[in-house]
Amino acid sequence: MNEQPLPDIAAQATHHELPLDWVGMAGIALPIRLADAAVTASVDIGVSLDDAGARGIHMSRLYLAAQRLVHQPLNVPAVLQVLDDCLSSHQELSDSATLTLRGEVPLKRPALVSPLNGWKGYPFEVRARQDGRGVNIELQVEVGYSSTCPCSAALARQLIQQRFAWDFPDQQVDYSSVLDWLGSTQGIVATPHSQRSTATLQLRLAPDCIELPVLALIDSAEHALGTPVQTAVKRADEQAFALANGQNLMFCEDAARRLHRALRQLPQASAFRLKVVHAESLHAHDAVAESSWNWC
Ligand SMILES: Nc1nc2c(ncn2[C@@H]2O[C@H](COP(=O)(O)OP(=O)(O)OP(=O)(O)O)[C@@H](O)[C@H]2O)c(=O)[nH]1
Repeated sequence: MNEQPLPDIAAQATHHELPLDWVGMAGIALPIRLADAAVTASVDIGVSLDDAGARGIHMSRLYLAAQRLVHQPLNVPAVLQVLDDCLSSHQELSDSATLTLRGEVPLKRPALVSPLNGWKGYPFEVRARQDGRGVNIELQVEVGYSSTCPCSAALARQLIQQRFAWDFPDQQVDYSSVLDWLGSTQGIVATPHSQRSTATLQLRLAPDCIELPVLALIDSAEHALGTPVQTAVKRADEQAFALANGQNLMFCEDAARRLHRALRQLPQASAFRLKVVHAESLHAHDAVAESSWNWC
């Protein structure tokens, strides 16, 4: 090790006095635990530089503060501790600290009918900030689902009716002939378009929250939509999925309203905003809807 004192440039005064909104590090790789799963999160951590004359902050202190989270369950007390470390290690320099973790949490999900299950990755982001006004923590998750267009379904039904009238011109129709016809390709002459869709749900946590409600948020969203994308699928599961889609025809507006109602029931939320994106197979562009409650 070098025996000489090391130059400390950050401790010098700057010739360009100016406070800075945010200084820190972005993209630190950190193994954490979230919703009982091991996750490698990408972490941004920083503070404001309110001392206009100070040259720099102490990056290493922020890095060490984030290390507290390694292999630990990510919850509100852990996040608060890191923010507190950031501020207490930057007294005189900084009035606010922020911590952001993003990654993908793998959750085991059962098949609809068969006894199978599989893993689904849910992108998440946790954003926390502490400043003179207090603490704000937000949890964001992305949920993938299928949406079948209700208008397209109605148009397809009309074509099926027309085909029926064509194939059975007599008013008196034979039951077994109709049954056979319903099981043939003529019986389903048109199909509605459906698309893989994404809901991005952003919750501001209520002040009494201890745990990050990752599972509660995802479960409530998937239940409200009724058509979450599946993992392991046998034909029985695929048939159940077809039924779920048929029973949950959705414009993007319908999906946004369903999710809004579901999120209003979550006691862990003091505010939220949400966005749904239907990657239309009808168009080369997306159908998008947004909603919020108590968000400012
Ligand atoms: N402030 C700042 N530091 C940087 C930057 N890029 C690299 N660093 C380095 O980050 C390292 C850690 O900084 P400090 O936390 O101040 O390190 P230290 O002085 O050994 O630690 P303390 O004694 O706790 O202050 C230093 O070697 C800096 O040169 C930058 O853009 N800004």
